[in-house]
Amino acid sequence: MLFTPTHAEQRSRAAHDLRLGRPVRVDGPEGGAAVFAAETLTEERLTQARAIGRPVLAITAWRAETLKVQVYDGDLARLAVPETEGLRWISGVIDPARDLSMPMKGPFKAERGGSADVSRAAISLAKGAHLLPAALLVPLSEPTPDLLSLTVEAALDDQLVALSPVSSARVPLAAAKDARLHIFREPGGEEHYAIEIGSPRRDAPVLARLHSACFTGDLLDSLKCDCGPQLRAALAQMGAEGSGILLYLNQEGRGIGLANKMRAYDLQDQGFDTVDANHRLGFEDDERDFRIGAQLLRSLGVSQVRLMTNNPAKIARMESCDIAVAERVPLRVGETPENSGYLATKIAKSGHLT
Ligand SMILES: Nc1nc2c(ncn2[C@@H]2O[C@H](COP(=O)(O)OP(=O)(O)OP(=O)(O)O)[C@@H](O)[C@H]2O)c(=O)[nH]1
Ligand SMILES: [Zn+2]
Repeated sequence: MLFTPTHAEQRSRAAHDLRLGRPVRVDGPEGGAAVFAAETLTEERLTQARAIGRPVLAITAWRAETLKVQVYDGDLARLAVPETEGLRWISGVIDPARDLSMPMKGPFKAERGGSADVSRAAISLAKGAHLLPAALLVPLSEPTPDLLSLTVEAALDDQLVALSPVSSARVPLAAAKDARLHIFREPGGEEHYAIEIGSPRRDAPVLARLHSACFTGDLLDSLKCDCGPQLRAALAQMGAEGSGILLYLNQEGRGIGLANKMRAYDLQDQGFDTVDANHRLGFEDDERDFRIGAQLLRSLGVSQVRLMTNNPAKIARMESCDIAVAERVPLRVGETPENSGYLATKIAKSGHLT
């Protein structure tokens, strides 16, 4: 067929529709469903959904654990939306903002039996749209020419899309006058940046840093995390050594997006740590894909690095993507009274190196 979209293109288009509040169609071996991101659902669309069939709300096992919902489907749970309930009920289930003020939400009864594949695909699409990881599904039997349609397989395909170099120019920095900024584009997705200091030799390990975007830390100098000082210290060390590559990966909030990160911060103000806050929202503690970093390094001709990090997951991922980590260069800077709990949690729960 002419112009058949790839799986990645379908996922990217689905993310746009879900953010618009539009449903997409997901088909699995046991049939198809209209899938709505629960976060962008409106009363009007819920009414339309109910006219087609019985809606089910799919949430992750992490969110289910907070709500004391029995999990029969491994990593997710499916809840029938009671006929007497509407958007307010849905928002109470998916959004932990009111967990403490509305503790008596349940009891909830999870569906069991049948395949949960379409629900799994739906949650994955909602995550890809940087929305809360929850979806409303209504079974479809009729053809739906107005809906973007994809298979479970396409929705769950996690093959990395090839990033293409777009443009590159000299940008003198305070930390290093001899710096170039390279822009890479993930088709239909984020752009990621590489800051190349000096002219690192490719036949020796390159001083490198995989930095994940942190609007609050990098730009606002937030005291809640160590990102800003880490960014500046990494560039300063590269400047002092005369060469290095800092990848600035647009994976805000460990991959959940800034809006969800602020939801997580709000939960942290209610006493939950950085890991538990992600879990209460329904996310893994880290949703980032470091394969992107390895791919960028490779396209810059780098195959061995001295990696500036305290995060063993970054090292493991480089190694599994054939980027040799010749040395781990610790990067411990910027501890404040406001972020000492956050840093301690990363050591205690996320295996961070001291
Ligand atoms: N979800 C969430 N993300 C956070 C929080 N605090 C900071 N972040 C994000 O965490 C990421 C920090 O990434 P990195 O600087 O790569 O830190 P790291 O994984 O600890 O690894 P190293 O710094 O290399 O040791 C950024 O994307 C921040 O936006 C938080 O409380 N919750
Ligand atoms: Zn940060």
